[in-house]
Amino acid sequence: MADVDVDLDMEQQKKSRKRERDEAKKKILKKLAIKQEKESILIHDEPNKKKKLKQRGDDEEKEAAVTAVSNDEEPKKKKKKKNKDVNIVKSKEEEDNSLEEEEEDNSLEEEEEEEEEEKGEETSGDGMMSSKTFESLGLSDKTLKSIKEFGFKFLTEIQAKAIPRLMEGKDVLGAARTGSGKTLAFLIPAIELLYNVSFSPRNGTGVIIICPTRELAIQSFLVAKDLLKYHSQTVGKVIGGENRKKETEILVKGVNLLVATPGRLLDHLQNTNGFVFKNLKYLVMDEADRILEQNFEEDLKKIIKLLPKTRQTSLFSATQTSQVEDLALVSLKEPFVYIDVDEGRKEVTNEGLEQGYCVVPTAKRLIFLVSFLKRFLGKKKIMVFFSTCKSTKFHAELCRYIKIDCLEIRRGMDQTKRSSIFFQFNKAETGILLCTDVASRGLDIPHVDWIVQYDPPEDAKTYIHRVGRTARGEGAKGKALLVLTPNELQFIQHLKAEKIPIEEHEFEEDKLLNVKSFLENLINDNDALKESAKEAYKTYIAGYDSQKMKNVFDVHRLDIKDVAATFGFSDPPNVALKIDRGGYKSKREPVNKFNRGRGGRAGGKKYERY
Ligand SMILES: Nc1ncnc2c1ncn2[C@@H]1O[C@H](COP(=O)(O)OP(=O)(O)OP(=O)(O)O)[C@@H](O)[C@H]1O
Repeated sequence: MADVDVDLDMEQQKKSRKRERDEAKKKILKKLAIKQEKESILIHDEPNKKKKLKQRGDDEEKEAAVTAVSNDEEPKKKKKKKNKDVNIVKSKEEEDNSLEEEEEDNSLEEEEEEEEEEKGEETSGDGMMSSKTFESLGLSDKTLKSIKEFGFKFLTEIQAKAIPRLMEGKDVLGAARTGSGKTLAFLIPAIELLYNVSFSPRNGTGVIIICPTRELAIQSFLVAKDLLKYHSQTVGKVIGGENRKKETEILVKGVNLLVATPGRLLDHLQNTNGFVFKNLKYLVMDEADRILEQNFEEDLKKIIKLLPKTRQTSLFSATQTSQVEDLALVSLKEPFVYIDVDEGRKEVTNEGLEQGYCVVPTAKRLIFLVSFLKRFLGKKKIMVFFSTCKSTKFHAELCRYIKIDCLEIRRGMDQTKRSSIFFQFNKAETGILLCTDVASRGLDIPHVDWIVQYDPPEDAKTYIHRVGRTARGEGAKGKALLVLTPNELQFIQHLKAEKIPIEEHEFEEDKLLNVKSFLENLINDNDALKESAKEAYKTYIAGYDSQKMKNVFDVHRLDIKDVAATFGFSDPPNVALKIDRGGYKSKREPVNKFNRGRGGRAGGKKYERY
């Protein structure tokens, strides 16, 4: 699989990535330390930790006072898991893994363990739950009653650490893995705050929650609504794609807790007369890194400028970026609390998640997908991720032609339809949802069995959010399958470097359905489907060209004929391909597989992926 050069290359990359990570971490802690409060390390009343923290030098204590708080449990020894029931792919024997890879992993782990010891801190355990009960928080009876109806008794770690601090009025920057209960961590203090100051509709909006996607906003709105069931305070949402006039009417009547997407919120802040936000007490930015990624940075700056300064603010996400740290510095007031419950964990994904990848030759990808979906149709609940809207649309159309019942969520769909599909899939026991990354963040869809990444994510962070749609909450289980072509295999090293445990499944060609000619004929004989396939093919390549990790996803290494085959064409269709010719070129693989004559420059414009 790998020659010596490549191994060395990977080792160097791994080391340099680790160095970068460490440096970034140090930078963040240093930056944050300027604005920190000393006692925030002792969020957890736990004798051992206090003792250990005491042992640290005074200087270090000052420096690292915003250090993440860790879980109570000792780190558990990880058992290697095997993925068993992929059927058309099977687990490879452990011996198949190269010795060098294992040695690399071990040395990385050892390095990390040493670092943890040096820091003199306990590392987090892998458990998501704390031993703290909701009753112990001193919440209002009304809120407690709702929580009881949810069936929750104990707080998750992020809730146990964030809620008390938020209820004290502190600003919080919170990081915790996907599905760990961040929504209640920011909503409970929000509701208690509104209740404690007896907010009423005539006071206008006291809390604003900003979410990056419409579906996530709807979901958070529904959780807030349930939590407010026994309260008199009002809740509402303003999200792109919905009826602006109706939203205005509700805002004017007085929405105490408002959930919003950034663009629509800014619109209302600037243009809606009678929208009272001068009494705002608390602003939450959920999935903060995603909000920034989606070119909402400008909107966010304007929103923050328009909102009252004397408010509480919190930022939450499963993954943090330096942009989020910068946003924290401008939007959180000093001193603020930095909580990272997963600091020190050996893995960044959830325990109940079995993760595998399968190396599938480009030309066989479509048949692999069809075979996989046919196998689990009507038996499992599956989300399949694609890189572009057009590709999602084409595959959904194709699936319906071949009696693979499926739903789709992507941009470019009417919002009412998008919402109804989201709810339909939410309620379904089994089913297939084809989607873009618009569905990768925050969505809490019950009992998803499989996350299939048919098109690779752009980085490890996106990978984490995608797989985070399954195995959510304490004890939950789920499976994730990443489909890679042989040229993309290096991506696995990036995932492993980010503490993502993933095992190879063997690609079993003999288990594929014999549908190649059938699919080709179907697509070529149906004008609408053929047109859709062409668009999908074109945007897949343009999307590939806009990938950030050019050394892994190199458009110039794609074999155009094979790519065409995976969209059902025996020969590449005659479409103009917009490819940046100046990209990274592999030393090992022949390039110039494209008919460059038909191509055009991407002009440096980032391709809109979903
Ligand atoms: N204290 C609790 N006890 C049991 N289940 C909980 C608790 N808090 C939240 N949950 C459940 O855990 C699931 C995940 O919660 P939530 O959606 O808030 O996760 P998240 O951390 O925001 O995830 P993501 O990063 O993907 O947005 C939900 O189904 C939620 O109802």
